[in-house]
Amino acid sequence: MGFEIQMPCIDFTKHPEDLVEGSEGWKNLCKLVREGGEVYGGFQVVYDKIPVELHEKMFQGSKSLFDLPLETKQKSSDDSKSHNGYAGKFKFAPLYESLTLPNPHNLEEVQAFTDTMWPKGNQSFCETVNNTSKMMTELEQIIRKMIFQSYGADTNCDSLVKDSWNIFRFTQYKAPTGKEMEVGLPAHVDKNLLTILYQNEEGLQIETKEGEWLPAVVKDCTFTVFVGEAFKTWSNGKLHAVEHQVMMKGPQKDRYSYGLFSIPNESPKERDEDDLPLLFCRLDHHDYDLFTYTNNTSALCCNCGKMCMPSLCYH
Ligand SMILES: O=C(O)CCC(=O)C(=O)O
Ligand SMILES: [Fe+2]
Repeated sequence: MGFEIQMPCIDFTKHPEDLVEGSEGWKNLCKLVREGGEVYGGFQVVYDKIPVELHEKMFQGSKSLFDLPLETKQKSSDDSKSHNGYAGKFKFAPLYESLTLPNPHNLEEVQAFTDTMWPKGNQSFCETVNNTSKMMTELEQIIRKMIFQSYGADTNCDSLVKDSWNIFRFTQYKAPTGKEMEVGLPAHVDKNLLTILYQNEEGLQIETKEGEWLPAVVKDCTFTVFVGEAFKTWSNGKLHAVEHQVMMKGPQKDRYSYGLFSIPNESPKERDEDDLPLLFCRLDHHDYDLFTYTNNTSALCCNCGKMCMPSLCYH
């Protein structure tokens, strides 16, 4: 892993056999991933199973998505479902807009989202998103498995991997017009298990435990991974839920990112064999919501004034 000036980066592509479960290479990666999760809570992974051309199509698709009229984008919000729809026009993040869809590996869900955005159809967008998210789900499951196994949780590993669902989020950050650095997305911690992001421009940073901000590099096949609060809870505080933010330098290109967020179906249970006292009470994941999962502005916390949940202030 490379440290200090940028986020740690773990290469999954050095030897193809490293991704064979149980191999020496796999065990070595398990250690690196666990260390990245415990020390930083955020790291990058080089993973080349998703072709660069597919990422290019995703960015083209993102651009045409955000170019749609605001009222069309707002149609993606469905009150009967959690974690979906349009978010943007926030006073505290004027450059930011996002669109979130649940269960992106499910073709019908992606088709419904696509049909709402493009009533005349956009089959290429629908297939591209569905395929990319399936492959990002595979990457998320590899990383999650590596962490579980590094804690010796092999036996219930499969059920832990299965006991979650995903959302997929497209985000656009408009380039600031002035030369000043501007906040794209204020510092926050994700609430879910793991976040896997891909981006076309720089700006994403994580905060180290020492309070230093480390940038994520933008490179082909390089994903950014964050540990969220649900995973920190599962690990009884061993994994670090990392604070991260997006800072936009102007005048530059608009920034696009897309990410897969895994969410536990139930409150994560700490490891049975762990004899440390529980540091966190069990969370009911459905009881709280991160601002980016919602399309309202109520996420400015009345306790700390920052972006977090008033009911679960973590600052
Ligand atoms: O756009 C990015 O790179 C970060 C997005 C993010 O942190 C989030 O949606 O929670
Ligand atoms: Fe985030």
